[in-house]
Amino acid sequence: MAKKGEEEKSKGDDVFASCTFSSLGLQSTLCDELIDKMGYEAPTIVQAKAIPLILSGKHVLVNAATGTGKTIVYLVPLIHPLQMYNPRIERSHGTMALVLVPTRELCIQVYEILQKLLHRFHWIVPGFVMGGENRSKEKARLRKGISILVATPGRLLDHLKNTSSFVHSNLRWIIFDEADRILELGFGKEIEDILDVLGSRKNGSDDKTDGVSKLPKFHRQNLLLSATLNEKVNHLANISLENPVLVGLDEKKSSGEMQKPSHKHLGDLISNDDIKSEQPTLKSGSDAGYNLPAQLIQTLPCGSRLVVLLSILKNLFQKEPSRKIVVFFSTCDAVDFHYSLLSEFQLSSDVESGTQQKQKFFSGKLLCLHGSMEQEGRRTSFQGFKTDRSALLLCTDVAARGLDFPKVRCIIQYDSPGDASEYVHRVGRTARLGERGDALLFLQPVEMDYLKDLEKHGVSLKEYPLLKVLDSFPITGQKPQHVKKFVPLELHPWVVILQRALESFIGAEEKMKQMAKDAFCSWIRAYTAHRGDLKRIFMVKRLHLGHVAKSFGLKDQPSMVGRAFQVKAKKNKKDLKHHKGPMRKRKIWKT
Ligand SMILES: Nc1ncnc2c1ncn2[C@@H]1O[C@H](COP(=O)(O)OP(=O)(O)OP(=O)(O)O)[C@@H](O)[C@H]1O
Repeated sequence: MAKKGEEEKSKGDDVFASCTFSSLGLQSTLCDELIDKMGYEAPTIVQAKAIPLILSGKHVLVNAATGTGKTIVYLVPLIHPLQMYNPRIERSHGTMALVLVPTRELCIQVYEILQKLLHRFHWIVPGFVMGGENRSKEKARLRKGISILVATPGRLLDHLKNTSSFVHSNLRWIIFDEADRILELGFGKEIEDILDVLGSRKNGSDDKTDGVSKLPKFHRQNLLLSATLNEKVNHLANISLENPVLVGLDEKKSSGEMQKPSHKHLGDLISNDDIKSEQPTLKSGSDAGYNLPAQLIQTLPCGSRLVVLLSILKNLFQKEPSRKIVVFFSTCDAVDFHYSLLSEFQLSSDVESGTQQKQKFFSGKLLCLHGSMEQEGRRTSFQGFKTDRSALLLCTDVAARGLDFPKVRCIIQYDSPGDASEYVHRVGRTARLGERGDALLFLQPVEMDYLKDLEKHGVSLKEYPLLKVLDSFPITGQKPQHVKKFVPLELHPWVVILQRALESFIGAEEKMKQMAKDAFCSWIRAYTAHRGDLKRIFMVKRLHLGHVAKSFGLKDQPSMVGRAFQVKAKKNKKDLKHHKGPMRKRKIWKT
């Protein structure tokens, strides 16, 4: 067995390059900033490969695993030339670099990293514009001048059209972070409009003058980054990148050799300008180029899902109170319901007789994050989960991309993700930069074909030891007898008792019951909205709706809940009819 020191070393070998930041051609103050302010000792492998290429002025497409430091890959090569301009750049030059990101949280995260990196370069001003923020305040900041602007596409387009004082004539870089997600969220039209206004790969300036001071000659340079690529990114790459170079991991699938980042011209990799061959891949075990979480699966009948989720969460926090866990749900309603349930549900320590005083079932810190929350709540949850040492975050896919929460130990995918790339990004919230982490996927027996889909992308999962967890709960104040393995899960005494307690708790509270019904309805809608090949796997008609209702703690027959669903669906249709103005083509449920 490898000793601890050796393990650490090999972990480092997988992630970090054996060179220094200064050897990449970066200016010494910037290197000091990375080492002293950020606490980075050496570049990661992808940073070592990509930074020199970006510094050379090439258009680059970066495709590297989650948590490998891609944010630094694109921010540092912007700051390096900007801080060297002589005379210094001024706010009146307007925006010189634009970073486009898919979500508000990622926007704030990138802005905060920029603030740190620019600590010693106070004349380079970072800023952000994004949905949910005050437009007038943003206008005022743009009027003063923001040198490096981080933005979500919709709000950026709004300012490009309506904020005349927004100077972008000196724009030298456009960066698309999580490019595939920006497009998946339905921002394709906005991106095309943005590129129309800014010029897709316009070749910069010849002796730019802005009336204040001369800027040196520059060429437009665009960068595209993601851990996963798809054919939509191909289109974006074609319209925004010029002779791009791909920096990514070598695909050595057959040999199982260690993956190392390589760089190639897109043409070397892809025939007919097509990047479809770069399917998202996720390698597990020792042949992975980067450390990945241990990947586990729990197969279980739908009706027991809720009990099992709650039991696993309680068991994990009991075993190690100081830990961070993220649970992914498919809809905002599901997050709200489970958040309220976990916040309020109480259980007697003698669950069978219910004679003992009731205690909160989950006593740890609980947070939620989804796209229908007020901006302030979103910000508080996001920042809270970043800084807390121990917490449980319930969220939708709004937290799946790019967010860098330190020390997350476990990812639970309670509702399955869409395609394999979403799986990759969700599990990528743990095991970042060589840290340890586990990922657990819940599947129903009728959904097992999803595993085949994941296997095609190199993902294989091991069964989670659930029975041990269920056996660990005391039922009559003592540990239960070991339950014989052939007892079906739904008949396990702990499962029966906890399900009953949940149903009576939810049934007794009108508000809770309504939340459960709403969550049930939107869950069904999300289930029917799976796309492409996944439609064959996730089929509502193969589900037992009574069992689905049970997984929301509802005793009602599905027809009753179904009626409520129909009334709500009708209301939604009516609301949509009355909605005036352009509607973006989006997923029918909001994340
Ligand atoms: N050279 C480095 N040394 C040590 N830590 C680093 C280095 N570069 C980046 N990091 C840290 O690694 C973590 C992951 O970085 P980052 O969020 O940029 O990854 P990513 O590749 O963009 O991930 P994702 O694909 O999930 O967005 C961050 O906490 C960051 O501070």
